[in-house]
This record gives sequence, C-alpha cells and structure tokens, in this order.
Amino acid sequence: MRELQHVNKYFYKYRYKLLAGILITIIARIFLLFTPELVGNSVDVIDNYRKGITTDVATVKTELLINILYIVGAAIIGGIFTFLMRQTIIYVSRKIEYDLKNEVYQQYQRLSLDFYKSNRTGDLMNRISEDVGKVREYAGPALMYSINTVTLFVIALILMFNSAPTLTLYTVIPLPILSYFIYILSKSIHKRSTIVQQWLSKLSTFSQETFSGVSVIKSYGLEASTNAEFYKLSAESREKNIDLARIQALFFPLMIFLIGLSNIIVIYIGGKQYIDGEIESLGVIAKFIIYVNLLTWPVATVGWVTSVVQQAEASQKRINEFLKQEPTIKNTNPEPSHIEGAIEFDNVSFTYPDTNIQALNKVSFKLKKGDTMAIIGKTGSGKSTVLDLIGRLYDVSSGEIKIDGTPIQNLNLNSLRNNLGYVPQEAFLFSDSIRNNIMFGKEDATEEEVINAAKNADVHKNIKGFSKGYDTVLGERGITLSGGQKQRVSIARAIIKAPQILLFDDCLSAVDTETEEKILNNLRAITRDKTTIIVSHRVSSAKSADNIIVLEDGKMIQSGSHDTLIDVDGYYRELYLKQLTENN
Ligand SMILES: Nc1ncnc2c1ncn2[C@@H]1O[C@H](COP(=O)(O)OP(=O)(O)OP(=O)(O)O)[C@@H](O)[C@H]1O
Repeated sequence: MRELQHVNKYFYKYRYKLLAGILITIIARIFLLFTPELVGNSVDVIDNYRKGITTDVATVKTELLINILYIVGAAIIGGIFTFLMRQTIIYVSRKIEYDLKNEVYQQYQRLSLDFYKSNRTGDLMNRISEDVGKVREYAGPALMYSINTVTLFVIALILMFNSAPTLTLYTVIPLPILSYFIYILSKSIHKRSTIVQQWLSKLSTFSQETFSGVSVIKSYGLEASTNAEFYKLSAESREKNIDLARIQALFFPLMIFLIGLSNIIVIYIGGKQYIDGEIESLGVIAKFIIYVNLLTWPVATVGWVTSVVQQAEASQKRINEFLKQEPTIKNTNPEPSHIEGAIEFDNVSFTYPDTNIQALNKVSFKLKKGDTMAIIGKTGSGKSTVLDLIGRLYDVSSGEIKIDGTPIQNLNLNSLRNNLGYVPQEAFLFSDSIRNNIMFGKEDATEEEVINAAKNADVHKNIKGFSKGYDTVLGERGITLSGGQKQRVSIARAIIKAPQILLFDDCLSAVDTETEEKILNNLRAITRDKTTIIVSHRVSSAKSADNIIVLEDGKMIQSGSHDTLIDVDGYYRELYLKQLTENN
C-alpha cells in the first residue's frame, strides 16, 4: 500500500464528500438488513397461527400487511441510499481519476525529449489510461465495497448471533472459503485480462501502422500479406480472450455453489436445532437464509477488493516512477530573460545519450542579431542537431552555447523557447483547422496576422483555393495537404510568432525552386532584424546567407559566404556545380 499513499492527498481533497459517502453507505446497508428480520417475523406470525398460538385471522393479516409495508419501505429507502452511495463514492473516484490523469499529463509535458525517446508511446498511453483506471477502481468501487462488507457483516453477525449463535457459526463457515476462492479467481482473471490487453494493443498498434502506411501497402501490393498478419494476430488475441472467458465463467457457478452450500447448512442444522428445540421459531431459519444470501456477495467482494488493491498498487507504482522523474533539461532561471538573438557556438560537441552517436564535434560559429546563417552538409552530418541544441531540446556534451553573450543554460527556458520560431524537417500538423494550426505559433493572433504569415510562406493562395479556406480541417497528420503545402503551413506557424530567432530545418525540400525563391524573398523581408539559421541540402536556399557552414560527420569543414566558398575546392563548390548542372 506504500505506493498508493500518493492517492491520499486526493482522498483528503474530497474528504467531506467521501465522509458523506461512507455514512450513506452505512445507512443504506442498515435498511437492507431490515428485510431478513421482517421476513423472519412474518414466518413466525404464520407459524404461530398454524400452531394455534394466534387464533384471530384478521390480526395475522394485519401483522403480515404491516410487515410487507415495512419491507417495501425499507427497500425503497435502502434503494435511495444505495443510489446516493454511488453518487458520492463513485463520483469522488471519477474526480480522483481526473486529477491523477491531469497530474500525469502535466508531468509528461514537463519532461524532456529524452524521456520520450526512452519510453514507448504505448507505455505513456497506458499510464494515463489503464493504470489511472486501476487506481480509480481502488479509490471508488473497492472502497465502497469494503465499507459495504464491513457494515453488513458487523450488523448482520450481531443480529444473527443474538437469535441463534451456533447456527451463525455453521452458516459463516463457507464464507471465508468463498472469499479465498474469489481472490484466487480474481488474480487469475487479472493475469489473463492483462494478456488480453497486451494482445489488444498489439492489434491496435498493427492496425494503426497499416492505416498510416496504407499507401505503401497498396503500392507494393502487400494487402494479402498484411491481411494474413492481422489474421494471425487476431487469432492469437481470440485465444487469449477465450482463456479469459473460461476462467470468468467459473465466477458465478462458484458463488452459486457456495451460496447453495450455506443454504443447505442453514436448512439442515437449523432444521435439526428447531426439532431439538434449540431454535425457538421457524422464522429464524427463514431470516438466516436471507442473511446468507445477503452476505455472500459482500464476502465475495473481499477477494475481489484484495485483487483490485494489488493491481492498483502495481499501477500506482508505475505511475509514481514517471511522476518522480525530473526533466533533464532544467530551467535554472525563474526570471524571464530578454532575448535579442545573437548566437555563439564555442567548441560545441554533442553525443546523443541513447545511441552514443557523436553528432557534433567541436563546432564553433558566431551570429550577430539579425544575421542569417545556412548549414549545409550530407545527411546525418549533424545539421538538425545544431538547431536542437539552440532550442535546448538537449544540452551540449562539451563546449558552450551563448545567446546574447549569456550561457544558454542560464537563460529562462520559457523565454528562450518563446523567442524561437522552429520549422522542423518533417512538418507536423494537428488534426485541426489550418487557421488553428497557424495560430499554434501565436494563440492571440488576429485574422490579418494569420493571412500575412500564410502569404509570406506562400501558402495563402492554396488555402484560399480550398472550399472552407482557413477553416479547412486537416486529417490525421494533415493528409489533405501536399508535402510542400504542409511545409509552408509549418513555416507560417513559425513566422507568425515574429520571434527573435528563426530556425528552418530543411523545410523547403518539398517545394519547387521557384516557390523556394519566392518564400526566401519573403523571409528576407521579415527576418531582416531576426537571427535566422537555414538548414538545407540545396545551395539555392543557402546562397544568400551572410555565412554558410558546411558540416561533415559532426565537424565543421568549411565556412564563409557563398562567393568565397564557390571559389575554393571543397564540398560546397562541388554541391554548387552539381546542382547547377542539374538545374540546367
Ligand atoms: N534523437 C536522436 N537520438 C539518437 N541519435 C540521433 C538522434 N537524432 C540524430 N541522431 C544521430 O545523430 C547524427 C546527426 O543527426 P542529424 O539529424 O543532426 O543530421 P542531419 O545533418 O540533420 O541529417 P539530415 O540531413 O538527414 O536531416 C546522425 O548520425 C543521427 O543518426
């Protein structure tokens, strides 16, 4: 239960509602226990008439009618309180689930990129849905059934002991056995349902991947083999489901068997004791049968609750592991920082911690506020890594990055990122309208600003061409847009912020050279006083930059302006000549 102590703060938060729930549960159970006493009493009334102790039929009828009215009344009141019991305790558990989900999600947002690299998306999703769900079962149903069982058991046992102590002992004997079996069964059900869940997530991951890659599957004619793979996975999943159903099917027969056993004990022992005169009336047997039936379910839940608590403990342990993690990229400065945009790399080296690949090796350059620099280099040479380090998605392994002369780690992280406009290599658009995708860069942007940004990114005309214009909703990953259009919406999103530093990661690769030229011209006008870094494979994107650096295997092998670089032998000149010939 140590891990579950994390939930106590939420119990405290909702303490009044919870206390009311506990009280209501107790009241509901008390009313439920009126029934056996009233039924026992009714049987005695009839028995007394049969034995001739009561002779007046009218009195018997009246007594029976009163008992019936009481039974109905108690059932109605008990029902109302049972309804309220769910409205309070289950309501609180839903609130706790909501709070815990938000707590986990906030922590996800706080953690750095490396956390996402070292944990699979499926695991992250599971913590927030399944694990939180298990903890909710502990905070709601398990708590409710525990109070229910304790209340029913204590009151019923006192009442039963008062009227027939020996019979009580005999009748409760099967109950702990029932509880133990249900516990074993619940554990086994849990084990099997976890396996079912795992297969289900394998199935959904497979389906999701095949839906996303449907164009590859179709163009390679892989439908049949994909079908066969799905068939295999779903057949395995079906077997696991059948396994689960088999063990679940035991649940109710086991309960019915043990209830039956208790009933037989009551009738046999009770009957014997009645004949021997140890029990004074038949009503005792009648009410005991009802007690046994009333107690069976709560006793069964003891086994169920134990298993739920164990599962919740394991789930909360997994959640706590995430909650305890600290972001590797820390904000060391709580005060907002003013950022002008001068960038300096001083002997910066960086090795990715997960792969141990050295992406940058002693890279140095200086950019004044408003300068434009292009980074050219083969694939995998470390270009994107330079941009990632400026955004502090990672911290350098050695060397130093300074912004406006201040070490990047000493700047307020929010200020730094708010002053960056980053266009990633692969444009990611949310399943939302084009307008909202652009406004993601500036949440309070006016319509005019959105249109201006789109115009500068040369995508306004395309958007206007859609029947719903800026309200066009993009499908999953913006599939309704072409690659080039996606890149341009992504550029609009970055420039609408008017940040001090703009980072373009090969984001014009999917547009033709004419459009590239147009966008670069527009960008020149709006980035005049902004520090800009353009990563590209194309000389056309780099040539007008104030400075160009060439990376190879993480090392800076060349730097200078376009004019100086085309005059010296080297990678840049080769690339220039090659692309010139291609264009011609
Ligand atoms: N998140 C990551 N984790 C581990 N290694 C990485 C990661 N990102 C990049 N790398 C590795 O670091 C090296 C540099 O990658 P980087 O993405 O900076 O190159 P790039 O020049 O931008 O390449 P491209 O032109 O293909 O985009 C590569 O060897 C790559 O495999």
